[in-house]
Amino acid sequence: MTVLSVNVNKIAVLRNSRGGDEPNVVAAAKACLDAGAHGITVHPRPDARHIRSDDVYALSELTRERGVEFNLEGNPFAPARAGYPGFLTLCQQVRPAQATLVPDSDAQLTSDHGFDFVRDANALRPLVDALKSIGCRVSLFADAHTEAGRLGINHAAAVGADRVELYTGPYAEAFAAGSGRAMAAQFAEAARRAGDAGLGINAGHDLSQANLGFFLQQVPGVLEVSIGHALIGEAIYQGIDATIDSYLRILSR
Ligand SMILES: CC(=O)[C@@H](O)[C@H](O)COP(=O)(O)O
Ligand SMILES: NCC(=O)COP(=O)(O)O
Repeated sequence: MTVLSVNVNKIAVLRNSRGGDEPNVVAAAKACLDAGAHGITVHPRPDARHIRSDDVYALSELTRERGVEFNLEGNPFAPARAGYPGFLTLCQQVRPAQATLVPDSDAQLTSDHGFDFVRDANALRPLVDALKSIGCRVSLFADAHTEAGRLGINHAAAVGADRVELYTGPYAEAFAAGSGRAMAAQFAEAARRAGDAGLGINAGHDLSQANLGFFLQQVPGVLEVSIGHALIGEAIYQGIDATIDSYLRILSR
């Protein structure tokens, strides 16, 4: 069955909007795990717009105590700055079960593309080695909606990654516009390439209760989905327990 890792970035967005400690990120993560989520994801941004390093340390403790996967996402090329020690250092400090490398910048509203593996292969290789040497599974954010992205997946295997995370933003957009089937076929091809190259397959970005089931039906073999934005929004209407339960039902179909 596909594993559900809940991304709690959005809890930190709310918390930071008032400067206090509510809603509490660790309490929210506990609620997600109590409801049956399999793991927790965060994507601390160097500008600390939501998750901060102290959240990463606290969530690392929680997930270790609970024996569940902690998936830490970030750009390994972004320089350290006050309050953000850099992605590799953060991983060395907390040793997450999975490190997901994402090529984003401060200027981006959110993650919106995967790596250019041909261009970035030499820079990625030592980082992947360093992360694996501290026991992290390494996943690389990858485009499936472009031919270059799909062809580049073989290079992700060549730099030593364990998995790719297929960037599902374009799928979510196509699904909403009624053209999900054609787009999902491109993701299925990317997944097949990843599988042939010996890579495990994760998926994430803008997945929701509306579009997840069809995605998993069309793209076999997805090991993990990380979902935050839609899930936290849905929980406002449905409550966290019912929302997680709905996702678990979709995953077990
Ligand atoms: C890699 C990815 O798709 C997620 O981490 C997503 O980018 C969430 O990040 P934000 O919550 O900062 O939008
Ligand atoms: N890796 C994707 C993720 O963690 C969550 O993305 P989103 O559901 O917030 O778009």
